[in-house]
Amino acid sequence: MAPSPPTPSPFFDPGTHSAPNSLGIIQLRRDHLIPTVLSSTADADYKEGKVENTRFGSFPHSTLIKQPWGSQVLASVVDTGSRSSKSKKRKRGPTEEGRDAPVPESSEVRGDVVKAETASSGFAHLIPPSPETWTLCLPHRTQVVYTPDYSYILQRLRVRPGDHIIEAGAGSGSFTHAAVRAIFNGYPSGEYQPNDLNGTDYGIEPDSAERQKGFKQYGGVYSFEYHAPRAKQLETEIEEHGLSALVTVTNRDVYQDGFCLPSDGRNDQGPNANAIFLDLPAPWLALKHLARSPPSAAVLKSVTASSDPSTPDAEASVMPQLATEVFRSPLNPNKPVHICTFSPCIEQVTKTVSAMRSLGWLEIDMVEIMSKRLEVRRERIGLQEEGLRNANPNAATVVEAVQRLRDVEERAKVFHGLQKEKQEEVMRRAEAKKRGEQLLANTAEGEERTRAKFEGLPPSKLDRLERAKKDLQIRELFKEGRLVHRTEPELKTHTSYLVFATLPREWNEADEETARKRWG
Ligand SMILES: C[S@@+](CC[C@H](N)C(=O)[O-])C[C@H]1O[C@@H](n2cnc3c(N)ncnc32)[C@H](O)[C@@H]1O
Repeated sequence: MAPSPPTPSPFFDPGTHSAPNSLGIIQLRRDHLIPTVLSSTADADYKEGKVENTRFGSFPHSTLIKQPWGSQVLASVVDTGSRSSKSKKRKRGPTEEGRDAPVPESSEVRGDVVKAETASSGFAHLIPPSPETWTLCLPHRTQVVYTPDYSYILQRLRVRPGDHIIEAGAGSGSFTHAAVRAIFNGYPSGEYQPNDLNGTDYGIEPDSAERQKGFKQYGGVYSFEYHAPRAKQLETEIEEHGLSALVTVTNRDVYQDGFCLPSDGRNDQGPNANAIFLDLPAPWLALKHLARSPPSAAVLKSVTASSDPSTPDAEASVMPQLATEVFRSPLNPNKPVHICTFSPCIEQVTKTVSAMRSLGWLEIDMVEIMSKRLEVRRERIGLQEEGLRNANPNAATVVEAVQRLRDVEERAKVFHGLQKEKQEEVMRRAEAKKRGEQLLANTAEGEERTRAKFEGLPPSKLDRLERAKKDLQIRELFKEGRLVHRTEPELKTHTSYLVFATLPREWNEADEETARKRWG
């Protein structure tokens, strides 16, 4: 059993400020996030310690640590050219033997972190890790389940603190992080108890001896992944995120070997799951292992038959773990079990639904999630917006439009009059030249006359832009305009079909009798 962390995972309780050696997320844009474990120690590459170099500037970790979450952090001046490790390698000089000599160890390698100098531009926001932010920045090893899907799935599976959830395949761990937050009701070692969840005993039979003894079932996620490097990587991430006491990652082919875990002190009861999420290429092949009692030979034959030549027909009868004498169910015997399968095409859905029917699953239901993002913003329209960003500078009303037309016409009239005068003047001068007369240039007088003609007229475009810029200093743009919400122009299309079903708990004469006694 993995030891519980002394402090809760930042995914459950990130505290108010960022701390060294814990995960922080640098948000450059809404959809551009960079995860990093914050480090306060010296770094071989930079004098400022560990640095995140982004397209919006460089962010030494010393400027990110002990900041309130959500802070805007300004970029720093970091010499990424001469100080980076790559350039150091290039900076080797020849020795007497004619070979390259390494550059002497610099102060940062010896342990001094130099205070970073703020850059003239560039900033980012520092935000705490959460399943949602992790989904947006995790290292992709497979396609992942996104927030709109997993939030819907977890509520349809009725996952609550203290529940046990089976997940296969675990892939990049996007769903795993959302699931572990949903089941969290404290660490099994009892070191950290969320205040509002103390004493919950979900999953325990009413009137059971365990309940009377005040036994509390702690939540758990049981993740299965077939691909060994992916399983290993997920295990490492789970450890780094302080979640290993709650998530059991198993490298296994679940079609073949099912979901029961060896008894190792931690998993005495197997997963004892009451919720299941299957994100597998052929979920119907895993369903035979998710039964309360061993399926009959006929059922096994029907649920493992496959028309897809790339999917081997599992020889159910030769799977030893499905033999009646040794069969162990990974399901919680005292609760109904809710399942969701995630499939990209309808053919997979059909096979899954027919296997579910054969195996006694009820309330089978399919949902397709078509998520759309709503953009909420302030819409500023009007001539006062001319030259400003993120606004519509057209006339907001007919009165405004007519007034602008009048202004333009008035200025145009004067302008055309002046043009005519200028042309006449040019012609007059040309004729005078022909006659051999000498005319004196009179530019200053001409300019003065032009200025006088425009005096009192509506402002020119240049004047208007200058005035708009000046007004900007006193305007409160954030509360101006109409608050509008629109769907984003690009439509996010189909991700997958979700099949939901429920397997009721087994019920026998004794249960009926107990219920009659209890409820009358
Ligand atoms: C689409 S990915 C799952 C993504 C994951 N749900 C997430 O949110 O990050 C599907 C995973 O199923 C795994 N897989 C495929 N067949 C499997 C099997 N028989 N047993 C266990 N895992 C399997 C694949 O290796 C792959 O990593």
